[in-house]
Amino acid sequence: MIDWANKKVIILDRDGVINHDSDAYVKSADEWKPIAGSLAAIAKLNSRFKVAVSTNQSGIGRGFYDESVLDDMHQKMATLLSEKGGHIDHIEFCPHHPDDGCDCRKPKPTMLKRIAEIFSATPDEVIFVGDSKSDYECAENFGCDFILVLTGKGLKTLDKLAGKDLLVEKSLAKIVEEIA
Ligand SMILES: O=P(O)(O)OC[C@@H](O)[C@H]1O[C@@H](OP(=O)(O)O)[C@@H](O)[C@@H](O)[C@@H]1O
Ligand SMILES: [Mg+2]
Ligand SMILES: [Zn+2]
Repeated sequence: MIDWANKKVIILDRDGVINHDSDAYVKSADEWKPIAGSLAAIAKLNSRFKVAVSTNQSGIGRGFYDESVLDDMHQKMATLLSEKGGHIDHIEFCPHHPDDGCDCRKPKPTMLKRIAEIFSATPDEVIFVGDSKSDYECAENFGCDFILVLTGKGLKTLDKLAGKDLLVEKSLAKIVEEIA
């Protein structure tokens, strides 16, 4: 069970949690499309938590798009969110190719650590919401609670994590409904 009263920061994976993911990568602002209910859910979370994003963006390292295009995606996310009365307090992203051996790519906990430091939160005051196995492993490596959502790659991840003691919810919107 999650002790929501003790949580200061909710960190969201991006692709497959906030917006629809694609096996061909989300390569432009045009391709960035919010999952139904996710933006309104973030607006509700804003009243109780700092809301941050931790996202692997290896599409940059793979040369599919660059950081200015990523900024365009995040500007679109901010604009659509503000129309719902919501905002993201901080975004951490890893632009590297998996072969770069960087220190920030999930499942390494570096991005979660940075976010927790920014908001002076200990790992037990943080919850991470993701759709992939590397998100689960990242939360394990950081030592915070994790919720797997079944949007994006979540259903496939559920199979990969069979047998693990796991909190699972249909979507980010469902999580927010449950804690209202
Ligand atoms: O879910 P987050 O972390 O927000 O972003 C995931 C994306 O960066 C991409 O990550 C890739 O994994 P590789 O980075 O190629 O292993 C693939 O899974 C893509 O389908 C996906 O769009
Ligand atoms: Mg994801
Ligand atoms: Zn990195």
